[in-house]
Amino acid sequence: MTLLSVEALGIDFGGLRAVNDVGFSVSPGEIVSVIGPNGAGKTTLFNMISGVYQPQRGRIALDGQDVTGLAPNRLAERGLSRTFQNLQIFQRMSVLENAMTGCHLRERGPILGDLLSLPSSRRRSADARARATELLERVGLARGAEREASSLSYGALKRLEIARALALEPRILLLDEPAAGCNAVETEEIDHLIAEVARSGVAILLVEHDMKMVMRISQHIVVLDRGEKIAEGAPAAVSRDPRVIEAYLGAQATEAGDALR
Ligand SMILES: Nc1ncnc2c1ncn2[C@@H]1O[C@H](COP(=O)(O)OP(=O)(O)OP(=O)(O)O)[C@@H](O)[C@H]1O
Repeated sequence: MTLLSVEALGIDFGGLRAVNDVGFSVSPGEIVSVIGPNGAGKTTLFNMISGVYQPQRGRIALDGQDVTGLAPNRLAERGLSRTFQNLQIFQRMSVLENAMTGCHLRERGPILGDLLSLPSSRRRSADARARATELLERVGLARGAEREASSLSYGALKRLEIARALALEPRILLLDEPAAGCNAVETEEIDHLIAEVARSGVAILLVEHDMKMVMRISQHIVVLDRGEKIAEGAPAAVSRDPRVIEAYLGAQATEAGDALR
């Protein structure tokens, strides 16, 4: 069963074919990673799928329904949410409040009701707090939820960002470099979290430079080079694929050595 289907997607920036004719699919509960050397088009592909960029070519479908070019909030309503490479956390707010912002996005009510503090909006707020607490438990941040977010370690902030994306109750979660800047322990915690989310039935689409992590947790890998898909398949097959090795060797010999060993 396919949840997300990407067909012949493409976009140019001036004369540059940043992404061209890229297609793949993701099933519920599956972890699919997009890899490729720097400038391969991974982030651009993500931005098209999550509605940040309008594709110039191709089609994106969620559950068989065409969602090409829909704005991020419309996609979120249909069950697609994402995190960003650069943290989008409100550092001066508490951990709990950060998680609650995700819940409020989902449970939008009339602003007037909130301003007048009507019983319905107070109830919504209590629901959001309970839901946010559950999410923090899930990502291992329930203890000290009243702390200011700025006091968290980098890895914990990354998990908080995932909690906030989960508040939208997505069916597919796009993670843009969730382990970037994390140490080995933090990366492993994020690893486990992603695997747990996938086990709950949420599809995961991942862009990540940490190849060890990608090889460990992905069921399927899509490889881009210079905007084109050059390979896809199971981790073991992809890491042996001569085109993939060459793409990495052409880009960065050391990265290739690390990545594909
Ligand atoms: N907004 C933009 N305007 C013009 N060119 C862009 C824009 N965004 C990306 N590009 C170009 O498109 C190509 C693909 O970039 P993209 O950031 O998608 O690659 P990437 O695989 O995510 O790279 P990295 O691993 O370094 O993050 C690059 O040549 C980049 O310079």
